Amino acid sequence: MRTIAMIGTGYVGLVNGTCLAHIGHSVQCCDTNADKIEWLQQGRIPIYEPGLEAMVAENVAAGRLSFTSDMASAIEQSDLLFIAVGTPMAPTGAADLGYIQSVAEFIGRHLTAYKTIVIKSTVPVGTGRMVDSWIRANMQNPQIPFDVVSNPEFLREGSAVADFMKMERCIVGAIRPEAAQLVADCFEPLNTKTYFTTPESAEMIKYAANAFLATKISFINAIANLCERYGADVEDVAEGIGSDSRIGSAFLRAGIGYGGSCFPKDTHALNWMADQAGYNFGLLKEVIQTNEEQKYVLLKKLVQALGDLRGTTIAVLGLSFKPNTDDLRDAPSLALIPALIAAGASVRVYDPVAMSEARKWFGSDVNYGIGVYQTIAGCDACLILTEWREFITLDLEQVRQLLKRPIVVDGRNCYSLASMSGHGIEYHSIGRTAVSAEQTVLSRL
Ligand SMILES: NC(=O)C1=CN([C@@H]2O[C@H](COP(=O)(O)OP(=O)(O)OC[C@H]3O[C@@H](n4cnc5c(N)ncnc54)[C@H](O)[C@@H]3O)[C@@H](O)[C@H]2O)C=CC1
Ligand SMILES: O=C(O)[C@H]1O[C@H](OP(=O)(O)OP(=O)(O)OC[C@H]2O[C@@H](n3ccc(=O)[nH]c3=O)[C@H](O)[C@@H]2O)[C@H](O)[C@@H](O)[C@@H]1O
Repeated sequence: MRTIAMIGTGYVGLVNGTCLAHIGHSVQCCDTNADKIEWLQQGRIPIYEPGLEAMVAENVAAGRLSFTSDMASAIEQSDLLFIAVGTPMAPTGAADLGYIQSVAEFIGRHLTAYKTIVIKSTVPVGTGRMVDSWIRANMQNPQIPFDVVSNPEFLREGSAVADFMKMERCIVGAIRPEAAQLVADCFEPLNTKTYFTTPESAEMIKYAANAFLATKISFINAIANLCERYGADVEDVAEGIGSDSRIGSAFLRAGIGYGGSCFPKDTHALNWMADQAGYNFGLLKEVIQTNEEQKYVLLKKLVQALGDLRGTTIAVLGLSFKPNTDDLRDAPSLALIPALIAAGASVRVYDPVAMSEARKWFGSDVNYGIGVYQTIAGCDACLILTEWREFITLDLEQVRQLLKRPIVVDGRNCYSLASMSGHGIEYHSIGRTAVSAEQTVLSRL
Protein backbone atom coordinates (compact mmCIF):
# COMPACT_ATOMS: atom_id res chain seq x y z
CA MET A 1 0.00 0.00 0.00
CA ARG A 2 1.30 3.44 -0.98
CA THR A 3 0.32 6.95 0.01
CA ILE A 4 -0.60 8.98 -3.07
CA ALA A 5 -1.38 12.64 -3.75
CA MET A 6 -3.46 13.01 -6.92
CA ILE A 7 -2.88 16.58 -8.12
CA GLY A 8 -5.77 17.61 -10.37
CA THR A 9 -9.17 16.06 -9.70
CA GLY A 10 -10.78 16.17 -13.14
CA TYR A 11 -11.90 13.22 -15.27
CA VAL A 12 -8.50 11.53 -15.07
CA GLY A 13 -7.48 12.53 -11.54
CA LEU A 14 -10.80 11.65 -9.91
CA VAL A 15 -11.07 8.29 -11.66
CA ASN A 16 -7.42 7.39 -11.02
CA GLY A 17 -7.51 8.57 -7.43
CA THR A 18 -10.68 6.62 -6.70
CA CYS A 19 -9.55 3.46 -8.46
CA LEU A 20 -6.08 3.55 -6.86
CA ALA A 21 -7.83 3.80 -3.47
CA HIS A 22 -10.08 0.92 -4.51
CA ILE A 23 -7.08 -1.33 -5.11
CA GLY A 24 -5.73 -0.56 -1.66
CA HIS A 25 -3.74 2.67 -1.71
CA SER A 26 -4.29 5.66 0.50
CA VAL A 27 -5.15 8.58 -1.80
CA GLN A 28 -5.64 12.29 -1.27
CA CYS A 29 -7.08 14.08 -4.29
CA CYS A 30 -6.19 17.78 -4.52
CA ASP A 31 -7.34 20.55 -6.79
CA THR A 32 -6.99 24.31 -7.03
CA ASN A 33 -10.74 24.46 -7.75
CA ALA A 34 -12.00 24.84 -4.18
CA ASP A 35 -15.66 24.41 -5.22
CA LYS A 36 -14.88 21.04 -6.76
CA ILE A 37 -13.13 19.85 -3.60
CA GLU A 38 -16.01 21.09 -1.44
CA TRP A 39 -18.51 19.20 -3.60
CA LEU A 40 -16.45 16.03 -3.34
CA GLN A 41 -16.10 16.42 0.42
CA GLN A 42 -19.91 16.54 0.53
CA GLY A 43 -20.10 13.32 -1.48
CA ARG A 44 -21.19 15.04 -4.69
CA ILE A 45 -19.50 14.03 -7.95
CA PRO A 46 -18.85 16.93 -10.35
CA ILE A 47 -18.80 14.76 -13.50
CA TYR A 48 -21.02 12.07 -14.95
CA GLU A 49 -19.08 8.81 -15.12
CA PRO A 50 -20.84 5.46 -14.73
CA GLY A 51 -19.92 3.59 -11.53
CA LEU A 52 -17.82 6.42 -10.12
CA GLU A 53 -20.18 7.79 -7.48
CA ALA A 54 -20.61 4.46 -5.69
CA MET A 55 -16.88 3.74 -5.83
CA VAL A 56 -16.02 7.16 -4.38
CA ALA A 57 -18.51 6.64 -1.54
CA GLU A 58 -17.18 3.15 -0.77
CA ASN A 59 -13.54 4.25 -0.62
CA VAL A 60 -14.21 7.42 1.34
CA ALA A 61 -16.12 5.30 3.89
CA ALA A 62 -13.22 2.84 4.02
CA GLY A 63 -10.86 5.73 4.85
CA ARG A 64 -8.67 5.21 1.77
CA LEU A 65 -9.84 8.25 -0.22
CA SER A 66 -10.12 11.90 0.74
CA PHE A 67 -10.30 15.31 -0.93
CA THR A 68 -8.33 18.37 0.07
CA SER A 69 -7.37 21.86 -1.07
CA ASP A 70 -4.27 21.68 1.13
CA MET A 71 -1.91 20.45 -1.56
CA ALA A 72 1.22 21.17 0.47
CA SER A 73 0.31 18.76 3.25
CA ALA A 74 -0.98 16.15 0.78
CA ILE A 75 2.44 16.32 -0.90
CA GLU A 76 4.25 16.06 2.40
CA GLN A 77 2.22 13.01 3.48
CA SER A 78 2.56 11.06 0.20
CA ASP A 79 5.18 8.74 -1.36
CA LEU A 80 3.95 9.30 -4.91
CA LEU A 81 2.65 12.52 -6.45
CA PHE A 82 0.50 11.95 -9.53
CA ILE A 83 0.06 14.98 -11.80
CA ALA A 84 -3.31 14.85 -13.60
CA VAL A 85 -3.95 18.49 -14.49
CA GLY A 86 -5.20 19.61 -17.90
CA THR A 87 -2.97 20.19 -20.92
CA PRO A 88 -5.38 22.11 -23.18
CA MET A 89 -4.66 23.24 -26.71
CA ALA A 90 -2.89 26.59 -27.04
CA PRO A 91 -3.84 28.85 -29.98
CA THR A 92 -0.77 27.54 -31.86
CA GLY A 93 -2.04 23.95 -31.59
CA ALA A 94 0.65 23.10 -29.03
CA ALA A 95 -0.21 21.59 -25.66
CA ASP A 96 -0.38 24.37 -23.09
CA LEU A 97 1.88 23.28 -20.23
CA GLY A 98 0.95 26.16 -17.91
CA TYR A 99 -0.87 23.95 -15.37
CA ILE A 100 1.91 21.36 -15.44
CA GLN A 101 4.56 24.00 -14.84
CA SER A 102 2.70 25.56 -11.95
CA VAL A 103 2.25 22.14 -10.29
CA ALA A 104 5.95 21.29 -10.83
CA GLU A 105 7.01 24.61 -9.29
CA PHE A 106 4.66 24.06 -6.35
CA ILE A 107 6.10 20.58 -5.79
CA GLY A 108 9.62 22.03 -5.94
CA ARG A 109 8.78 24.59 -3.25
CA HIS A 110 7.25 21.93 -0.99
CA LEU A 111 9.71 19.07 -1.39
CA THR A 112 11.06 18.08 2.01
CA ALA A 113 11.87 14.41 1.38
CA TYR A 114 12.21 11.93 -1.52
CA LYS A 115 9.11 11.62 -3.78
CA THR A 116 8.27 9.83 -7.00
CA ILE A 117 6.48 12.27 -9.29
CA VAL A 118 4.25 10.58 -11.85
CA ILE A 119 3.02 12.44 -14.94
CA LYS A 120 -0.46 11.12 -15.83
CA SER A 121 -1.43 14.11 -17.97
CA THR A 122 -0.85 13.86 -21.72
CA VAL A 123 2.30 15.89 -22.34
CA PRO A 124 4.59 16.50 -25.33
CA VAL A 125 7.76 14.51 -25.68
CA GLY A 126 10.44 16.01 -23.47
CA THR A 127 8.05 17.35 -20.80
CA GLY A 128 9.33 14.91 -18.16
CA ARG A 129 12.73 16.56 -18.34
CA MET A 130 11.16 20.03 -18.18
CA VAL A 131 9.18 19.02 -15.09
CA ASP A 132 12.43 17.84 -13.54
CA SER A 133 14.04 21.23 -14.17
CA TRP A 134 10.99 23.23 -12.97
CA ILE A 135 11.03 21.27 -9.70
CA ARG A 136 14.79 21.69 -9.29
CA ALA A 137 14.63 25.43 -9.95
CA ASN A 138 12.22 25.88 -7.03
CA MET A 139 13.74 23.59 -4.39
CA GLN A 140 14.96 25.18 -1.21
CA ASN A 141 17.22 22.19 -0.54
CA PRO A 142 18.67 20.94 -3.84
CA GLN A 143 20.07 17.82 -2.14
CA ILE A 144 16.65 16.16 -1.80
CA PRO A 145 16.35 13.39 -4.38
CA PHE A 146 13.24 12.79 -6.54
CA ASP A 147 12.27 10.95 -9.72
CA VAL A 148 9.96 12.02 -12.52
CA VAL A 149 8.16 9.10 -14.20
CA SER A 150 5.89 9.17 -17.25
CA ASN A 151 2.78 7.00 -16.87
CA PRO A 152 0.28 8.04 -19.57
CA GLU A 153 -3.42 7.40 -19.21
CA PHE A 154 -5.55 5.50 -21.73
CA LEU A 155 -9.00 5.51 -20.12
CA ARG A 156 -12.05 6.61 -22.10
CA GLU A 157 -14.75 8.86 -20.74
CA GLY A 158 -18.01 7.01 -20.23
CA SER A 159 -16.23 3.76 -19.36
CA ALA A 160 -13.36 5.20 -17.32
CA VAL A 161 -13.80 3.10 -14.18
CA ALA A 162 -14.02 -0.14 -16.14
CA ASP A 163 -11.06 0.90 -18.32
CA PHE A 164 -8.94 1.43 -15.21
CA MET A 165 -10.00 -1.74 -13.41
CA LYS A 166 -9.46 -3.85 -16.56
CA MET A 167 -6.38 -1.93 -17.69
CA GLU A 168 -5.06 -3.41 -20.96
CA ARG A 169 -1.54 -2.15 -20.45
CA CYS A 170 0.51 0.11 -18.24
CA ILE A 171 3.27 2.23 -19.76
CA VAL A 172 6.05 3.35 -17.45
CA GLY A 173 8.76 5.66 -18.76
CA ALA A 174 11.57 6.39 -16.32
CA ILE A 175 15.28 7.04 -16.15
CA ARG A 176 15.87 5.09 -12.90
CA PRO A 177 14.62 1.46 -12.93
CA GLU A 178 13.82 1.58 -9.18
CA ALA A 179 11.43 4.49 -9.75
CA ALA A 180 9.84 2.71 -12.70
CA GLN A 181 9.25 -0.39 -10.56
CA LEU A 182 7.74 1.67 -7.75
CA VAL A 183 5.15 3.08 -10.16
CA ALA A 184 4.46 -0.29 -11.79
CA ASP A 185 3.91 -1.82 -8.34
CA CYS A 186 1.06 0.62 -7.69
CA PHE A 187 -0.94 -1.12 -10.44
CA GLU A 188 0.15 -4.65 -9.49
CA PRO A 189 -3.31 -5.68 -8.12
CA LEU A 190 -4.73 -5.09 -11.63
CA ASN A 191 -2.53 -7.83 -13.06
CA THR A 192 -1.93 -5.82 -16.22
CA LYS A 193 0.93 -6.05 -18.68
CA THR A 194 3.54 -3.36 -17.95
CA TYR A 195 5.88 -1.94 -20.56
CA PHE A 196 9.02 -0.23 -19.26
CA THR A 197 10.61 2.39 -21.47
CA THR A 198 12.20 5.84 -21.50
CA PRO A 199 10.17 8.94 -20.56
CA GLU A 200 10.37 10.16 -24.18
CA SER A 201 8.99 6.90 -25.59
CA ALA A 202 6.22 6.78 -22.98
CA GLU A 203 5.19 10.33 -23.88
CA MET A 204 5.24 9.47 -27.59
CA ILE A 205 3.22 6.25 -27.04
CA LYS A 206 0.33 8.32 -25.70
CA TYR A 207 0.22 10.69 -28.68
CA ALA A 208 0.80 7.92 -31.20
CA ALA A 209 -2.06 5.87 -29.72
CA ASN A 210 -4.55 8.74 -29.88
CA ALA A 211 -3.38 9.84 -33.33
CA PHE A 212 -3.68 6.30 -34.67
CA LEU A 213 -7.22 5.91 -33.35
CA ALA A 214 -8.14 9.32 -34.80
CA THR A 215 -6.64 8.17 -38.11
CA LYS A 216 -8.87 5.08 -38.15
CA ILE A 217 -11.92 7.28 -37.60
CA SER A 218 -11.02 9.81 -40.30
CA PHE A 219 -10.18 6.96 -42.67
CA ILE A 220 -13.56 5.27 -42.24
CA ASN A 221 -15.32 8.64 -42.53
CA ALA A 222 -13.54 9.30 -45.82
CA ILE A 223 -14.55 5.81 -47.00
CA ALA A 224 -18.13 6.60 -45.89
CA ASN A 225 -18.15 9.72 -48.04
CA LEU A 226 -16.97 7.64 -50.95
CA CYS A 227 -19.56 4.93 -50.24
CA GLU A 228 -22.28 7.54 -50.64
CA ARG A 229 -20.95 8.49 -54.06
CA TYR A 230 -20.75 4.87 -55.26
CA GLY A 231 -23.85 3.44 -53.56
CA ALA A 232 -21.90 1.21 -51.16
CA ASP A 233 -22.73 0.76 -47.48
CA VAL A 234 -20.02 1.81 -45.01
CA GLU A 235 -21.46 -0.42 -42.28
CA ASP A 236 -20.83 -3.48 -44.45
CA VAL A 237 -17.45 -2.13 -45.52
CA ALA A 238 -16.35 -1.54 -41.89
CA GLU A 239 -17.45 -5.05 -40.95
CA GLY A 240 -15.73 -6.49 -43.99
CA ILE A 241 -12.38 -4.84 -43.34
CA GLY A 242 -12.61 -5.01 -39.55
CA SER A 243 -12.84 -8.79 -39.59
CA ASP A 244 -9.25 -8.84 -40.87
CA SER A 245 -7.34 -9.19 -37.59
CA ARG A 246 -4.56 -7.03 -38.98
CA ILE A 247 -7.03 -4.14 -39.27
CA GLY A 248 -9.38 -4.83 -36.35
CA SER A 249 -12.99 -3.74 -36.03
CA ALA A 250 -12.55 -1.11 -33.28
CA PHE A 251 -12.77 2.60 -34.13
CA LEU A 252 -14.26 1.99 -37.55
CA ARG A 253 -17.66 3.50 -36.78
CA ALA A 254 -18.35 6.15 -39.37
CA GLY A 255 -20.08 9.27 -38.09
CA ILE A 256 -19.77 13.02 -37.68
CA GLY A 257 -16.14 12.95 -36.62
CA TYR A 258 -14.30 12.50 -33.38
CA GLY A 259 -14.70 15.03 -30.59
CA GLY A 260 -13.89 15.20 -26.92
CA SER A 261 -11.16 16.71 -24.83
CA CYS A 262 -8.40 14.53 -26.24
CA PHE A 263 -8.34 13.41 -29.90
CA PRO A 264 -8.74 16.96 -31.28
CA LYS A 265 -6.15 18.56 -28.99
CA ASP A 266 -3.73 15.62 -29.07
CA THR A 267 -3.67 15.36 -32.87
CA HIS A 268 -3.00 19.10 -33.03
CA ALA A 269 -0.27 18.82 -30.38
CA LEU A 270 1.45 15.97 -32.25
CA ASN A 271 1.24 17.93 -35.47
CA TRP A 272 2.76 20.91 -33.67
CA MET A 273 5.57 18.68 -32.36
CA ALA A 274 6.23 17.46 -35.90
CA ASP A 275 6.33 21.02 -37.25
CA GLN A 276 8.73 22.04 -34.48
CA ALA A 277 11.01 19.20 -35.51
CA GLY A 278 10.87 20.30 -39.15
CA TYR A 279 8.90 17.21 -40.15
CA ASN A 280 5.76 17.67 -42.24
CA PHE A 281 3.31 15.08 -40.84
CA GLY A 282 1.02 15.37 -43.86
CA LEU A 283 -0.94 12.23 -42.98
CA LEU A 284 -1.89 13.66 -39.59
CA LYS A 285 -2.79 17.04 -41.11
CA GLU A 286 -5.25 15.23 -43.41
CA VAL A 287 -6.73 13.30 -40.47
CA ILE A 288 -7.42 16.61 -38.72
CA GLN A 289 -8.82 18.26 -41.86
CA THR A 290 -11.08 15.28 -42.70
CA ASN A 291 -12.46 15.43 -39.17
CA GLU A 292 -13.14 19.16 -39.41
CA GLU A 293 -15.14 18.69 -42.61
CA GLN A 294 -17.00 15.65 -41.27
CA LYS A 295 -18.60 17.72 -38.50
CA TYR A 296 -20.71 19.50 -41.12
CA VAL A 297 -21.90 16.61 -43.30
CA LEU A 298 -25.26 16.53 -41.52
CA LEU A 299 -25.84 20.18 -42.42
CA LYS A 300 -25.39 19.36 -46.12
CA LYS A 301 -27.75 16.39 -45.83
CA LEU A 302 -30.33 18.50 -44.03
CA VAL A 303 -30.20 21.22 -46.67
CA GLN A 304 -30.59 18.56 -49.38
CA ALA A 305 -33.65 17.18 -47.58
CA LEU A 306 -35.32 20.43 -46.54
CA GLY A 307 -33.93 23.05 -48.91
CA ASP A 308 -33.67 26.47 -47.28
CA LEU A 309 -33.35 26.16 -43.49
CA ARG A 310 -34.65 29.67 -42.78
CA GLY A 311 -37.80 29.48 -40.67
CA THR A 312 -37.39 25.80 -39.85
CA THR A 313 -37.15 24.25 -36.38
CA ILE A 314 -34.62 21.44 -36.06
CA ALA A 315 -34.52 18.99 -33.16
CA VAL A 316 -31.02 17.90 -32.11
CA LEU A 317 -30.76 14.72 -30.06
CA GLY A 318 -27.40 14.28 -28.30
CA LEU A 319 -24.94 17.00 -27.37
CA SER A 320 -22.07 15.25 -25.57
CA PHE A 321 -19.15 14.10 -27.73
CA LYS A 322 -20.08 10.46 -27.08
CA PRO A 323 -22.64 8.56 -24.97
CA ASN A 324 -22.34 8.05 -21.19
CA THR A 325 -20.62 11.34 -20.51
CA ASP A 326 -21.74 14.91 -19.89
CA ASP A 327 -18.56 16.23 -21.53
CA LEU A 328 -19.11 18.67 -24.40
CA ARG A 329 -15.48 19.66 -24.94
CA ASP A 330 -14.89 19.74 -28.73
CA ALA A 331 -18.14 17.83 -29.32
CA PRO A 332 -19.37 17.92 -32.94
CA SER A 333 -22.56 19.55 -31.59
CA LEU A 334 -20.54 22.67 -30.78
CA ALA A 335 -19.69 23.10 -34.46
CA LEU A 336 -22.93 21.93 -36.02
CA ILE A 337 -25.51 23.77 -33.90
CA PRO A 338 -24.07 27.27 -34.56
CA ALA A 339 -23.94 26.35 -38.26
CA LEU A 340 -27.66 25.41 -38.18
CA ILE A 341 -28.47 28.70 -36.47
CA ALA A 342 -26.35 30.63 -38.98
CA ALA A 343 -28.34 28.95 -41.76
CA GLY A 344 -31.53 30.37 -40.27
CA ALA A 345 -32.89 27.39 -38.31
CA SER A 346 -34.26 27.46 -34.76
CA VAL A 347 -32.73 24.63 -32.77
CA ARG A 348 -34.32 22.58 -30.00
CA VAL A 349 -31.88 20.31 -28.15
CA TYR A 350 -32.03 17.34 -25.82
CA ASP A 351 -29.40 15.17 -24.16
CA PRO A 352 -30.04 12.64 -21.37
CA VAL A 353 -27.25 13.95 -19.09
CA ALA A 354 -25.48 16.90 -20.70
CA MET A 355 -28.27 19.50 -20.46
CA SER A 356 -26.71 21.59 -17.70
CA GLU A 357 -23.31 21.47 -19.42
CA ALA A 358 -25.06 22.45 -22.67
CA ARG A 359 -26.54 25.57 -21.08
CA LYS A 360 -22.98 26.75 -20.36
CA TRP A 361 -22.06 26.44 -24.05
CA PHE A 362 -25.25 27.41 -25.88
CA GLY A 363 -26.93 29.79 -23.41
CA SER A 364 -30.09 31.22 -24.93
CA ASP A 365 -29.11 30.42 -28.55
CA VAL A 366 -31.17 27.20 -28.50
CA ASN A 367 -34.37 25.90 -26.88
CA TYR A 368 -33.99 23.09 -24.35
CA GLY A 369 -36.37 20.16 -24.69
CA ILE A 370 -37.68 17.85 -21.98
CA GLY A 371 -37.29 14.27 -23.14
CA VAL A 372 -37.02 13.01 -26.72
CA TYR A 373 -40.62 13.18 -27.81
CA GLN A 374 -41.41 16.63 -26.41
CA THR A 375 -38.22 17.87 -28.13
CA ILE A 376 -39.06 16.57 -31.60
CA ALA A 377 -42.77 17.44 -31.56
CA GLY A 378 -43.59 19.85 -34.39
CA CYS A 379 -40.01 20.05 -35.68
CA ASP A 380 -39.19 20.05 -39.38
CA ALA A 381 -36.51 17.39 -38.94
CA CYS A 382 -34.59 15.58 -36.25
CA LEU A 383 -30.81 15.17 -36.08
CA ILE A 384 -29.09 12.46 -34.02
CA LEU A 385 -25.59 13.53 -32.94
CA THR A 386 -24.83 11.09 -30.12
CA GLU A 387 -25.73 7.39 -29.95
CA TRP A 388 -27.20 7.45 -26.43
CA ARG A 389 -29.15 4.27 -25.65
CA GLU A 390 -32.33 6.35 -25.49
CA PHE A 391 -31.81 7.42 -29.12
CA ILE A 392 -31.07 4.01 -30.57
CA THR A 393 -34.31 2.61 -29.16
CA LEU A 394 -36.75 5.28 -30.32
CA ASP A 395 -40.43 4.51 -30.88
CA LEU A 396 -40.27 5.21 -34.62
CA GLU A 397 -44.03 5.33 -35.02
CA GLN A 398 -44.17 8.20 -32.51
CA VAL A 399 -41.23 9.88 -34.20
CA ARG A 400 -43.05 9.89 -37.53
CA GLN A 401 -46.27 11.19 -36.00
CA LEU A 402 -44.64 13.93 -33.92
CA LEU A 403 -42.32 15.44 -36.54
CA LYS A 404 -43.90 18.04 -38.81
CA ARG A 405 -41.97 16.43 -41.65
CA PRO A 406 -40.81 12.84 -41.01
CA ILE A 407 -37.11 13.47 -41.68
CA VAL A 408 -34.37 11.97 -39.50
CA VAL A 409 -30.73 12.80 -40.21
CA ASP A 410 -28.55 10.45 -38.21
CA GLY A 411 -24.87 11.18 -37.61
CA ARG A 412 -24.22 7.88 -35.85
CA ASN A 413 -25.94 5.29 -38.03
CA CYS A 414 -28.21 4.16 -35.19
CA TYR A 415 -30.83 2.53 -37.43
CA SER A 416 -31.06 0.24 -40.40
CA LEU A 417 -32.35 1.84 -43.57
CA ALA A 418 -35.16 -0.73 -43.64
CA SER A 419 -36.46 0.02 -40.14
CA MET A 420 -36.78 3.73 -40.91
CA SER A 421 -38.39 3.34 -44.32
CA GLY A 422 -40.69 0.71 -42.78
CA HIS A 423 -42.07 3.49 -40.57
CA GLY A 424 -42.40 5.98 -43.40
CA ILE A 425 -39.47 8.09 -42.23
CA GLU A 426 -37.15 9.80 -44.68
CA TYR A 427 -33.81 8.72 -43.24
CA HIS A 428 -30.38 10.10 -44.02
CA SER A 429 -27.32 8.57 -42.38
CA ILE A 430 -23.57 8.36 -42.94
CA GLY A 431 -22.02 6.44 -45.83
CA ARG A 432 -24.98 4.34 -46.81
CA THR A 433 -27.46 6.51 -48.61
CA ALA A 434 -29.87 4.22 -50.37
CA VAL A 435 -29.31 5.40 -53.93
CA SER A 436 -30.08 3.47 -57.04
CA ALA A 437 -27.22 2.51 -59.36
CA GLU A 438 -28.38 5.18 -61.85
CA GLN A 439 -27.86 7.93 -59.28
CA THR A 440 -24.26 7.04 -58.39
CA VAL A 441 -20.94 7.79 -60.01
CA LEU A 442 -21.14 4.26 -61.50
CA SER A 443 -23.74 5.39 -63.99
CA ARG A 444 -21.29 7.92 -65.41
CA LEU A 445 -18.44 5.43 -65.88
N1 LIG B 1 -10.39 13.12 -20.11
C1 LIG B 1 -9.88 11.98 -20.51
O1 LIG B 1 -10.60 11.06 -20.87
C2 LIG B 1 -8.40 11.76 -20.56
C3 LIG B 1 -7.51 12.80 -20.32
N2 LIG B 1 -6.17 12.58 -20.39
C4 LIG B 1 -5.23 13.66 -20.10
O2 LIG B 1 -5.25 13.88 -18.67
C5 LIG B 1 -5.08 15.26 -18.38
C6 LIG B 1 -6.24 15.74 -17.52
O3 LIG B 1 -7.40 15.65 -18.28
P1 LIG B 1 -8.86 15.82 -17.62
O4 LIG B 1 -8.92 15.05 -16.36
O5 LIG B 1 -9.84 15.54 -18.68
O6 LIG B 1 -8.84 17.38 -17.28
P2 LIG B 1 -9.86 18.21 -16.40
O7 LIG B 1 -9.87 19.57 -16.95
O8 LIG B 1 -11.15 17.46 -16.27
O9 LIG B 1 -9.20 18.23 -14.95
C7 LIG B 1 -8.00 18.90 -14.64
C8 LIG B 1 -8.10 19.36 -13.18
O10 LIG B 1 -6.85 19.91 -12.79
C9 LIG B 1 -7.11 21.00 -11.91
N3 LIG B 1 -5.92 21.86 -11.80
C10 LIG B 1 -5.46 22.78 -12.69
N4 LIG B 1 -4.33 23.35 -12.22
C11 LIG B 1 -4.08 22.76 -11.04
C12 LIG B 1 -3.04 22.92 -10.08
N5 LIG B 1 -2.03 23.79 -10.27
N6 LIG B 1 -3.07 22.15 -8.98
C13 LIG B 1 -4.07 21.27 -8.77
N7 LIG B 1 -5.09 21.08 -9.65
C14 LIG B 1 -5.09 21.83 -10.76
C15 LIG B 1 -8.32 21.68 -12.52
O11 LIG B 1 -8.99 22.50 -11.60
C16 LIG B 1 -9.14 20.45 -12.96
O12 LIG B 1 -10.04 20.05 -11.93
C17 LIG B 1 -4.94 15.95 -19.73
O13 LIG B 1 -3.57 16.06 -20.03
C18 LIG B 1 -5.61 15.00 -20.69
O14 LIG B 1 -5.09 15.10 -22.00
C19 LIG B 1 -5.65 11.35 -20.66
C20 LIG B 1 -6.48 10.29 -20.89
C21 LIG B 1 -7.92 10.39 -20.82
O1 LIG C 1 -6.54 10.57 -24.28
C1 LIG C 1 -7.72 10.53 -24.00
O2 LIG C 1 -8.33 11.40 -23.39
C2 LIG C 1 -8.55 9.36 -24.37
O3 LIG C 1 -9.09 9.62 -25.68
C3 LIG C 1 -9.96 8.61 -26.15
O4 LIG C 1 -11.06 8.42 -25.28
P1 LIG C 1 -12.37 9.37 -25.32
O5 LIG C 1 -12.04 10.65 -25.99
O6 LIG C 1 -12.91 9.39 -23.95
O7 LIG C 1 -13.46 8.60 -26.19
P2 LIG C 1 -13.45 7.62 -27.46
O8 LIG C 1 -14.34 6.49 -27.15
O9 LIG C 1 -12.08 7.29 -27.90
O10 LIG C 1 -14.16 8.52 -28.55
C4 LIG C 1 -13.57 9.71 -29.04
C5 LIG C 1 -14.39 10.27 -30.17
O11 LIG C 1 -14.28 9.44 -31.33
C6 LIG C 1 -15.57 9.12 -31.83
N1 LIG C 1 -15.53 7.77 -32.44
C7 LIG C 1 -14.99 6.73 -31.75
C8 LIG C 1 -14.92 5.48 -32.33
C9 LIG C 1 -15.40 5.29 -33.64
O12 LIG C 1 -15.35 4.18 -34.23
N2 LIG C 1 -15.91 6.35 -34.31
C10 LIG C 1 -15.99 7.60 -33.73
O13 LIG C 1 -16.47 8.55 -34.38
C11 LIG C 1 -16.50 9.20 -30.63
O14 LIG C 1 -17.83 9.42 -31.02
C12 LIG C 1 -15.89 10.37 -29.88
O15 LIG C 1 -16.38 11.59 -30.39
C13 LIG C 1 -9.18 7.29 -26.22
O16 LIG C 1 -10.05 6.25 -26.65
C14 LIG C 1 -8.61 6.93 -24.85
O17 LIG C 1 -7.82 5.75 -24.94
C15 LIG C 1 -7.74 8.09 -24.38
O18 LIG C 1 -7.24 7.82 -23.08
